[in-house]
This record gives sequence, C-alpha cells and structure tokens, in this order.
Amino acid sequence: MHSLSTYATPTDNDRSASNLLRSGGLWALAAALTALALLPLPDFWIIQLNYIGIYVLPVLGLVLLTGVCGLTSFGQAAFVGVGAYTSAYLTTQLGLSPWFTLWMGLGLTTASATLIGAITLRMSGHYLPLATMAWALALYYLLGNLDALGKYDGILSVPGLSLFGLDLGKLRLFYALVWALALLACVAVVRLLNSRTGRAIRALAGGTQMAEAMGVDTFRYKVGVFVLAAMLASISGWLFAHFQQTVNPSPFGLKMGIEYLFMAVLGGAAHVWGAAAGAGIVKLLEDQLQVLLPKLIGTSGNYELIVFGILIVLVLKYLPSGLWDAIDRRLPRAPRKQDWAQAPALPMQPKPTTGDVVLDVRAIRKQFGGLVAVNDISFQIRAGQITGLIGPNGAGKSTTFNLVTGVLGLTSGEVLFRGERISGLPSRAIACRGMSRTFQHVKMVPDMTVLENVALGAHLRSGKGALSAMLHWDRAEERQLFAEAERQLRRVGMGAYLHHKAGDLSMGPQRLLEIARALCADPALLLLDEPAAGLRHKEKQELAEVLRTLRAEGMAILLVEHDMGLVMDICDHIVVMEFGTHLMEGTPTEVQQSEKVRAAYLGTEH
Ligand SMILES: Nc1ncnc2c1ncn2[C@@H]1O[C@H](COP(=O)(O)OP(=O)(O)OP(=O)(O)O)[C@@H](O)[C@H]1O
Repeated sequence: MHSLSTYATPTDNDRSASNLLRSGGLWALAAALTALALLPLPDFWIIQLNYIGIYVLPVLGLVLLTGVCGLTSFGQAAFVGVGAYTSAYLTTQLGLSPWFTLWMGLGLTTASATLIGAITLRMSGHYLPLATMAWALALYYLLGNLDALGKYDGILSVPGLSLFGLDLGKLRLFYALVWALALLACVAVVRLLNSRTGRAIRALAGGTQMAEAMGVDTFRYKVGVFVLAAMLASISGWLFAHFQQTVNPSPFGLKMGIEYLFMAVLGGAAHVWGAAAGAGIVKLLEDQLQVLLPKLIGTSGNYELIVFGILIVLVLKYLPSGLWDAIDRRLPRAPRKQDWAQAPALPMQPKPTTGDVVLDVRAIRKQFGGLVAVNDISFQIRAGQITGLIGPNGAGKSTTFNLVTGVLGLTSGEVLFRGERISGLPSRAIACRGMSRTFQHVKMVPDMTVLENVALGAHLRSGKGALSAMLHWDRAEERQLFAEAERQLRRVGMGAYLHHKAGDLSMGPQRLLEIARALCADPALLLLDEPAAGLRHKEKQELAEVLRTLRAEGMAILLVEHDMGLVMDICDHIVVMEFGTHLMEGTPTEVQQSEKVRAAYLGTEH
C-alpha cells in the first residue's frame, strides 16, 4: 500500500519553518498593529484602521458561514444593526453600562439568529440567499420606522466607551480595543475550525449526506454557525455604535450586507485571515476611490460602486478563492504535530460474536412514483462475514443500500440492526448504533488532511463543542481522536498518507480513506458502496486484503460491487438482485453456477 504514495513526507525542518510562518503571521500582524498605533500617524488613518477592525468581525462571520459552510448570507449587516441598536437604545434610554448592553445585544442577536436560522437554513440553492435578503430588508425598514428608535434619523448621543475611568473614546485606545477583539475572534475561529466541531462544520459545504452518515446533526450545526456569525456581527455593531456615538439604519441595510460579502469573497471567503485582508482592502479602496474618482470624472457620485462591480467580476474570474488563498497556497504546509502517542483509546462499543445476525432486512420496498426500485427484498448479514450485493445496472443495489443506512425512507418493510428496529431513523441515529458506510462517489473534505478527514469518522465517540475548541479545552480529546484516526489509517495501510491533503489523493487512497473513516466510528457493520470502482488491479488486491483482515477481526461487511472478480474472491455470501427483486442468494460458487444469474447479466430470458 505504501507504494501508492507519490508524496514526500515533510521533514522536521519543513514543519518548524512552516509553523513559524503561520503562527508567526499572527504575531507579526499584532506587532504591526501595535507599531502603527505608536507611529505618529494622522488621526484619519487610525479612524480608518478602527473601521477596518470593526468590519473584520462580521466578515469573519461570513468566512465561517459562506466560505466554510457554503451558506450565502446577505443579511450579516442586519445583525450588526441588532448589536448596535440594542446597545445604543439601552445606554441612551435606560442609562445602562455599554459593558452590560454588549451582552444584552449578544442575547438578542442569539435569539433572533436562532429563530431566523431555524426558518431559513432549511432552504437550499438560491432560496437561502434570497431569504437572507428578505429579512435584511425587513429589519432595515423596521429600524427606520420605529418611533422608539428615532426612525431614519436613528439614535444620537450614544455614550463612548470607558473602562476603569479610562476613556476608550480616544482614537488610539479604541483602536487597541477594536483590534484586540478582532484578533481574539480570528484566533478563536482558527481554533474552532481546527477541532472536532470545526471538522464537522467543514464537512457541511460538500452536502449533508456524508456528515450525517458520520453522526453530525447537520441542521443543528448550520444554525450554530449562523448564530456564531451573527454574534460576531453583533459585537461589531456594539463597537460601531459606541465609536460613532450615533446609529441610524443606513449602515445595517442590504447594501452593507452585500459589501460584507464582497469583503469576504475578495479577501478569501474560506480563510480566517482573508476576512482581515478583505475588510482592509475594501475600506481603503473605497475611501481612496471616493476622493479620486470624482476628481477624474469631474462630477460627484457613487462611482466607486462601479469599480467594485468590475473588481468583483475580475476576482471571481481570476481568483475565485480570494486574495488570501493565493498567498496561503504558496505558504509551506506543516503536518500536524504528532503529540498523541500516549493518548488513551476512545471508548468502544461491545461487538457481536462471529456468526451473529447483525443486519436483518425484512421485505423492504421502495417506490419512486410508479417505479418499484426495491421490491420486497430480504436478506441477513452476519458478523465475521462479507456479504456481496450484486446485480446488473439499475437492479436497485444503491437504493437498498440507502434504505438500510437511512438515507432514503422505506415504502414498506423493516430493517433490524443487532435486533433493534432502525427503519425510519435518520442516518446519524443509525450511525450512532454502529453502522458505518462509504460512498459510491467518494465524499470527503478535500481541503482537510487525510488524518482530519478520518478523525471526522469518530465524531460520535467524542463530545467537545465549539467553546471548548476556542478555549483549547479539547486538546486531550483531540489527541484521542487523532490517535484513533492514525490507528485506522495504519489498519488499512494508509500510514504514509496521514498529513496529505485529501483532495490530492488518487482514487485508490481516497477509497481507503473512506474505509478508515468508517472504521473510526467503531462499527459492527461496514457498508461499502462500490469500493473498487476506479481502482487499479494492484489497488483492488490491496483492498481485498484489507477486507479479509477486517473480516478476520469479526467485522460484518456488506459489499455492493460490480467487480465480479473481487466479489467472488472475497465474499462468503452473495445476494443477487434484478429489476428491484431478489433473484437468488448463496455462496460465490452457487451464484457463479446459477443459470438465472448468468441470464440476468447477459440480458437473456430466464
Ligand atoms: N431518487 C430516485 N428517483 C427515481 N428513481 C430512482 C431514484 N433512485 C433510483 N431510481 C431508480 O431505481 C432503480 C434502481 O436504481 P439503483 O441506483 O438503486 O440501481 P443500482 O443497482 O445501484 O444501479 P448501478 O449499479 O448502476 O448503480 C433505477 O431504475 C433508478 O433509475
């Protein structure tokens, strides 16, 4: 299996150079920001930098929401408005401390984002962005029409911030506060993305099927990310209100929502540091263009919007992943520091004894309109056996597979897993009971390493959440997860690939990655959907060896496969389907000798 490797394993020197560059980048940014504050810069530039810092927070939210999760939102500015207005209103009307109203703003944002997210995030495709536009507009008009909030004039005389008698309204102190919060948020998001929760979040962009099969409650995670993005926006709104000391609806409307999205896309929507790059470039460019363009053209107007329009088209065409991505790709990539050698093993479920019935499929049926794709199919799978499910194209194998794993609902019949009825359960609930699968078309997170992808398989065997990740309270569990991921990768002969980017693998290692990820879930039943598709002869032999080893260890395996050589070579029992019906079942020899099976494959009458 090692012969498959076409990559050089990074050395310790690469690792330290890369770590220095990457973690050093944060310190370099912090040092540059401090130096800027100490330099005798005109106030104008400090004000600009304050605005950039304020914009970094909502854009960072969009990086999570849009760049990482693939959920496009034009409504981020509305949550900036919720934070700004809550604090402006409560400090001016009730005389509350801004340090208290920050939390009230966050509370209101959390409640409204949870409600809006729960309603809109069920939508997909272009409906979701349209829905975000709708509630962004609704909030804008609400703010502009409420008497209590001063209608379109807004709220004036919002107090500045002070801390222990220190007036944070002074430009350079406010600058320190804004950028301390912005950098803290960036570090928190970096930590989040590099955690159990982060890996689940990163899996969402490729659709929900794989993440659900790993036990991730994808809808809950989407709402969670939406709320987190809104909270970052709310903090930005709080800063904005107390920096400007006045609020009105304009900066929280749809136009600003589009501008935040533009900052994220330009900077690099999938990169945390892209948020800072995007916010900085757009703000500085906007200001310079507002001065330059009227001079060039000879009349005043919002001409910078035309330049931005052209710029976004060019960026989408030539740098679709944003400016930061172009830089990031040139930085050396350091492998994760292997600090899990001593980590205790993750808890394991008790396993069935060899020969026990693990899966009992009873007369399952699936109709798609008038088409009966699976027609009252029954079979059993036992521990320590490889059961093949074969049949010509369109026989109903994948549909059967999806019915068993909970991806599709049954029209009738039932499925028992280890004696428990699982029909009707969602796939994550089935995964939780010890059934794990691979996909006909490999599903993984291409930007994550092989190790990270495989660690996702143990999602249900761990439990640390977003806050633990941000505070680094999840390190012990992370070590356990990576120890398990490495163990499973070595089990399938992928020990040489731990730190490779999954998207760079060829088909053979990709399929083994999926098997290792499925094994990471500690399953009693492994379902493999065409694992040999696209593999070379040697890779197939290696796959067969892996499956034999798993069988010897007592694993129950269901194999849907077209490669008859492989099926006949490794299966103990074979179920044959044709036109959705159960044609026959038996040992490989019985199946090979069956006239009915030959006729089914040759397309003759039987
Ligand atoms: N979502 C769907 N809606 C309508 N028909 C479907 C759907 N999914 C599958 N079918 C139909 O059900 C039948 C069985 O398809 P299925 O993909 O399960 O076959 P298969 O044996 O896995 O085929 P292959 O080996 O080509 O993957 C086919 O006629 C297919 O067109």
